[in-house]
Amino acid sequence: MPKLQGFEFWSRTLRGARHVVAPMVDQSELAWRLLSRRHGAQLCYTPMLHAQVFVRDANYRKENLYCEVCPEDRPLIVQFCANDPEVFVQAALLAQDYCDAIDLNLGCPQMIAKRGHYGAFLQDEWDLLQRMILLAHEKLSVPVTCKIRVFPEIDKTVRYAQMLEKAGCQLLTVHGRTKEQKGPLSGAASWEHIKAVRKAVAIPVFANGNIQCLQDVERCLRDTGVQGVMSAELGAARAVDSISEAPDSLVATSEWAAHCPCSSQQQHSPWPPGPCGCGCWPLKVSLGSARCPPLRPREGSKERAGARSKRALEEEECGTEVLSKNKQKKQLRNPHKTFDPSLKPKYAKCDQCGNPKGNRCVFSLCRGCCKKRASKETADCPGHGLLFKTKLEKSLAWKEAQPELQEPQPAAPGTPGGFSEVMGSALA
Ligand SMILES: Cc1cc2nc3c(=O)[nH]c(=O)nc-3n(C[C@H](O)[C@H](O)[C@H](O)COP(=O)(O)O)c2cc1C
Repeated sequence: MPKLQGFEFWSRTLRGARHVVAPMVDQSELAWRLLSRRHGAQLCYTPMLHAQVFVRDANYRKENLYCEVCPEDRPLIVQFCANDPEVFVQAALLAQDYCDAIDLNLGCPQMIAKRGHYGAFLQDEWDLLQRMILLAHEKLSVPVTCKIRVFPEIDKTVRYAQMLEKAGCQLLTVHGRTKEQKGPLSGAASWEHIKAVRKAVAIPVFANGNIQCLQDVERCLRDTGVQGVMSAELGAARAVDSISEAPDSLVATSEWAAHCPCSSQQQHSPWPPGPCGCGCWPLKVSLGSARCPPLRPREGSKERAGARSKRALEEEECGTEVLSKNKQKKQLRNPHKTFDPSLKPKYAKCDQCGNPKGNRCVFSLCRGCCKKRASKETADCPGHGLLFKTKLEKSLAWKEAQPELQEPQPAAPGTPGGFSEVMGSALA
């Protein structure tokens, strides 16, 4: 069957989905998607997967996709971050049989995306993006879609969207915030930008941003003219609300919780961490917690104390104090921990590569460089526990002590056991 494109793809493969659950790292896994579908989601995205790791690591593929699908979880779009056309397409080829489309993440504004050079940090690399989408459009059996952020200028955003469409993108999700609008600077999403893109392209568009309640969904559809509305937090808030409203949801939520790693539950959990420290839902549900607050405070309200999501922590990276996600997590566990570089022990550097050198290395190198050198020169470095010279000497001494291992003296031609005699008897 030929690959469906644009509106046909949206209306037939995606069944005209209007209510869409956003891709969310650590959150939109299978269990969450199933729960969301029970609450009216018509299309879901996987969390963003890393294309390069997906290609390289069979376990990553298994854990994040191959063992994370089921027939009820369709239509489904798998999202990748990538910055290389070949790698993106290789990853997509490995994923395409498990989903209905492949999405390229061009919207992630986080520090980690800046470091990895993906997401919204590819926003200005139109030539690269064109090549990625063109190749994917040509090679994949499923459509390729993109999730973008806007530029401050509406006309540039429109040209950006048109460029992606021309390259072969079959559906565009527009998050109406710029790359800089994140964390405390998040602000409102611009539906004006989304509306302008909607008017300017001939492929379906989903709007994303500023959706805080069901009425917002209808308003957004009406004001922007988009085909669907994608939300990260509305879905979460609806599922959370439903716990106290319908016993059926409670069962569904418990099912989800039973299948969901604690880390993911904690991300969705509106409660601060409990005595177990993980804030997981079964605990809270069984404790009969009361109604839940919305997940993200509305604009202008104060940040909820306590359960700060991993994402919120990462978003803070754009502040002045730039700590990695792991360091922030360590600091949460131990508020007294300091990451002041001046207090860090100073390590002397390897003469060759600049990594910390072994304190007792005879060559003043790190272990890797020391191993190469000691092996090449058949030398010892007791500091690194490398004994090439000693081992060679031992093995020579042992060989000398074994007469049967001595090299046989070549037999004189014609003498019994000589080459010609052995070959002659073997051929006979
Ligand atoms: C916890 C979390 C994880 C996210 N992970 C992703 C992701 O993997 N890929 C992506 O494109 N966007 C990701 N986003 C962004 C959302 O998809 C969405 O664009 C953003 O939250 C704005 O939608 P909202 O206003 O409904 O929250 C994430 C958002 C949150 C809150």
